[in-house]
Amino acid sequence: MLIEVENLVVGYQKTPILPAVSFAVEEGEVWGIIGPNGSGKSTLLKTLLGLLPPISGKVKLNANTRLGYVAQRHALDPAIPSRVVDVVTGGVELGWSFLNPTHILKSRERIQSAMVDADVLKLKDRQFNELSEGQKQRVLLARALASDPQMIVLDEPTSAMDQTAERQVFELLGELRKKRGLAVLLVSHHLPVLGEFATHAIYVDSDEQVMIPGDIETVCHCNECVTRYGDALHRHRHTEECNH
Ligand SMILES: Nc1ncnc2c1ncn2[C@@H]1O[C@H](COP(=O)(O)OP(=O)(O)OP(=O)(O)O)[C@@H](O)[C@H]1O
Repeated sequence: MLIEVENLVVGYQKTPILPAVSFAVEEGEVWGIIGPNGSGKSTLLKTLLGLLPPISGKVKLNANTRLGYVAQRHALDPAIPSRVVDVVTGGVELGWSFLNPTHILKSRERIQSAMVDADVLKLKDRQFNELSEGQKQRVLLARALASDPQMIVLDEPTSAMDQTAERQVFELLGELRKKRGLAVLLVSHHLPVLGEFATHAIYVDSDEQVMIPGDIETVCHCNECVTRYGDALHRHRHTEECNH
């Protein structure tokens, strides 16, 4: 178990916005948080990451769990010109820790392997702000991978992307899951693609006051989700089958 959530209630200034939720994320699982705009997806994510205090309940992290976080892209100040390599390393000059050469070597190896795995090595000297949305997302993924996490948390990684770029991001996450045994937790608005790649989901809707966690089939077929999105998962799978 990487993260265990027990009767967690999220909200602001002591006021809950959603009912309590309990779930646990295991190694190699892909969890999608889905729901309408303003329903509480980012609030749940921030609470899981410890950026917001829970109103009540618990978020238990395994003591050895290393988390990587990819914030929404607009969280990066576009006015700051940065090379890709500086975004990945956080602009940290590795030379400062010259007293510990093993540490430098390991950091360099980790950064190199993160850039290879996220397929951004060839972009390393480009300006971050000049990249496409898909390329930017891969760079931010490399930055999160540089800390060698067991679980990666992404807030709307595919917003502002067309369907092809979105699919590529999900495929890359799928490869990382296989190669690194990485667990993934992400916010997404696109149920069909999520349904194809995720193993689990949490349906969040503050208007209806529901928070439904479970395996992807169960969540996508719950009444609340079908009422909101229709049977998008089933329709998508049917189309895929017809195309093959
Ligand atoms: N700092 C804050 N203080 C008080 N309320 C907030 C704060 N941030 C967000 N909210 C409110 O909490 C609710 C959930 O917002 P949240 O950003 O979690 O939704 P979301 O599902 O991530 O939305 P979107 O899909 O549009 O990104 C909204 O009603 C929002 O106005």
